[in-house]
Amino acid sequence: MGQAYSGMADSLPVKVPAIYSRNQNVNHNGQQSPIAQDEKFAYGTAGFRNNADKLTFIVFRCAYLAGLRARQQNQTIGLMITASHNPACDNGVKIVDPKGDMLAADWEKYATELVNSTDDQFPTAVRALEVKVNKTFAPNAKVVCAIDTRESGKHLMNAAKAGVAIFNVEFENHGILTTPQLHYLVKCNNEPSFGRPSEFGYYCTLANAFKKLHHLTNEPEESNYSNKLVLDCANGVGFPRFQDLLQLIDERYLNIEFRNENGELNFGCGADFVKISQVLPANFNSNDEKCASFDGDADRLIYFKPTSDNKINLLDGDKIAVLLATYIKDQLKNIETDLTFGIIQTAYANGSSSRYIEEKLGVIPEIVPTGVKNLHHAAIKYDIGVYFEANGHGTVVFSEKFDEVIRRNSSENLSIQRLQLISRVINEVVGDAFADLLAVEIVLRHYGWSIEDWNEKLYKDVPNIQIKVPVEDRSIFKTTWEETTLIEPSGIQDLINAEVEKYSNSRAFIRPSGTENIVRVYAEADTVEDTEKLGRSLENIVKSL
Ligand SMILES: CC(=O)N[C@H]1[C@@H](OP(=O)(O)O)O[C@H](CO)[C@@H](O)[C@@H]1O
Ligand SMILES: [Mg+2]
Repeated sequence: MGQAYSGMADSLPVKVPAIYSRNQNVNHNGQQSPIAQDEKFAYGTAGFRNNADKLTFIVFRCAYLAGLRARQQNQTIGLMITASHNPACDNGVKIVDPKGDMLAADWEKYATELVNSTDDQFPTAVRALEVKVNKTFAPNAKVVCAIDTRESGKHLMNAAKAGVAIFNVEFENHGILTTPQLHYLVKCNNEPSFGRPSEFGYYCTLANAFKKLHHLTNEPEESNYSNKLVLDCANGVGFPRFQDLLQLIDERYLNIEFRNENGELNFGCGADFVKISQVLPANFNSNDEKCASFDGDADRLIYFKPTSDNKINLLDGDKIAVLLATYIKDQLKNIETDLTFGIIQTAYANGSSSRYIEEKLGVIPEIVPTGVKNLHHAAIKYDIGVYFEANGHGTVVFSEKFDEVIRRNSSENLSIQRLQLISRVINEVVGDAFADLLAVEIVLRHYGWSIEDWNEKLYKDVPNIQIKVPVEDRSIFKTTWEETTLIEPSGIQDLINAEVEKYSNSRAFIRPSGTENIVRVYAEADTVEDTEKLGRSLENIVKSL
């Protein structure tokens, strides 16, 4: 039971320790890093992200809000301190809602308002929110918090603890975890039937389902599958925590060679680096066979096969989505059901993948705006909803009806049993690099595929490029809902269209990032040269502004 404060909220003064004020904002090195009272921050695609020096007061205020949310819901709320694939000097904070999903949109607004208030306004802003949403009796209110491996993490964990303490909501420090592990803990705390709410419970669920499904998988006689994998950990939390998981899955099942274990986080390595630069990460070479990368907080996974001269064949989130969807659809063929099946992508999905999904899998992919919450919300409309961002973040979600028809079915039918188990290997709460890796390995073994087979047998990516263009103010860029057309600054879209028309089978768009102070350029065309030219011409359009 939590010890949530249960009296009238406004009977307590809102006390902010000076080190957590904008005025002082003491950083992890014990130095003051004052924030101008009028400097603005926004709750972006994945919460607040910035240089770690700026985050102390933000985490404190966000943690207070997480406590309030916990009280309003009378449930456990999560607070994850990470800046994922961003540089080691950055950090970030996001709030996780009771089902383990992203914070509700109206609360994102509260978060932005609270963080943007001045030191003088903060106590009043807190009061106003309290009056609006506080529940006076919330015995189950709790905030669970975790950090990634960044140097600033421990200090920010202390700021979080202090923020949650404003109204004495119960606080649990879970130390260094991956982002998906924290999401999973939140869900299990609120729905104990879903799983044990502990780090060990998470490992057991994944490992047990993986091993059982391994036994129910018949590797074809002429198999090219190998259980050897070279794993780029981005020098992040993926290394220690995946090792913990592998304590329960021995080398007969998976033979992992770890690379990039303890160096500078995300520097020249990691899923984001490999996806965007499309070259080998640090410490890999062309003799390596099947390779994969996690990002800094291990919620993204991509695979790659070194070719020559530092280059790679990339198997990104789209390839993972199609692989998992193919497996699930093949199992469904052996069962009579009317379960609905959907695949969700964003504008960054490779055009070939969307065509393949439509033509070969017979599913029209749904395209939604960037950001996991958009994909997740679209996916839960289906009984089986596969969603992946091209960058390797994604999962599969399953409905109540799936529970009824598949999970609670005691049939001996092998396909039903496989679906039961794959749905447990996959972390349906949120995209999870560990769970996705286990699922991919099971499916590759099922089809007897090497990484080359996987790359060649489904579809071939059209050449594509992503360019990050630093800008002073990304808020001047406004797009349509599906993000492929620029509405502002006016006139720019016409310039983009004129460039796209110069190349055959091309597609390109410009969109402001929600996590970095950059504008992203994306381009596809028939050849690598044309793709590069098209991408650079859009980059120049942005630079000329
Ligand atoms: C093109 C791209 O990869 N964008 C990423 C990136 O968002 P941006 O808003 O594009 O910066 O970070 C998000 C959070 O990790 C992730 O959900 C998203 O897919
Ligand atoms: Mg991440």
